[in-house]
Amino acid sequence: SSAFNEPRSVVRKLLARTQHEGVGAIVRRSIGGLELRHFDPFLALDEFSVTAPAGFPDHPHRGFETVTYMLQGTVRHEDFEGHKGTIEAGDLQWMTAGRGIVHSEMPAEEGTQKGLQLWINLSSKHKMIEPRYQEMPSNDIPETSVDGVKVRVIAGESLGIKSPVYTRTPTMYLDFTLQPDSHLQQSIPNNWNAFVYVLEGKGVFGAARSPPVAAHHLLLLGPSGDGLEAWNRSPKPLRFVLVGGEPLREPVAQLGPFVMNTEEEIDQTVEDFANFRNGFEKARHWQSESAE
Ligand SMILES: Nc1ccc(F)c(C(=O)c2c[nH]c3ncc(Cl)cc23)c1F
Ligand SMILES: [Fe+3]
Repeated sequence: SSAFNEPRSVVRKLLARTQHEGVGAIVRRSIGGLELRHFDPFLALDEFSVTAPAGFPDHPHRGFETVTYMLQGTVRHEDFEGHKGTIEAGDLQWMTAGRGIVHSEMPAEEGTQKGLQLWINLSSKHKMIEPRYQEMPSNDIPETSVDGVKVRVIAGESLGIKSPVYTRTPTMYLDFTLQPDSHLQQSIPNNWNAFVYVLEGKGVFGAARSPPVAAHHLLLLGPSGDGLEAWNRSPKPLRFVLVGGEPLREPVAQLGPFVMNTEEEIDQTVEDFANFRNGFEKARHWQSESAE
């Protein structure tokens, strides 16, 4: 592993505020909201909370990937190809929408389902690839603990373990839990954009004397330095995700769940979806069971 001399600094802190999404669902949208439209290659980070009968009924995606990581409860997903299943607490669904997916994502049990959904942009050369899924049950997600620091490696590598997830847009996605009085140094590839999103507890990030940061806050890390340095100086566990990705440096043209490079490609996408073409063929006669 590379030497860790200088931590990246925290250049911006955002509180993710709640907003409505889907039908009756609540999301705390940090990236993708009005304050931070994009953070290349990331298009959105939603901390979602949904209780039946609310949910995310039939909707399309084109041109990017959705990474759903369940924190509590279960979401049932099904798509227009007949691919269906459940994502339980701790499970991961890495969906490469590519040229087109139409699916629904609905609560699968009583109570409140919570999780994170990260949207990762695809490069222009990959926007129209065949859709594909990489799905991992919680037990298959590599996990290890060292000196009070536990990591679950969703993508990339940390503390000597690696995830098998293939990241078409090079990405790291690490779920850390720091016990009180523990300390972390995690390297981040040079020139990758990286952020922290705090889930539970309070943590100190970047400089040792920084004020603690609480849950639902997004911290953008600066470009220079070797990686993230974090401390838990509180009496309770600190849980956060560290996400990093190689910037695509391409123009972004977005209309909700359609993300291309030009307005013309967005117009074409709207046409394709309306006329069931170029990857949306199966949407013509499909409705999810939840819609019936
Ligand atoms: N209408 C509309 C339009 C576009 C969408 F992407 C969605 C949507 O599905 C979600 C947006 N955030 C999310 N977080 C978690 C989950 Cl499981 C789903 C979503 C949606 F519902
Ligand atoms: Fe979706």
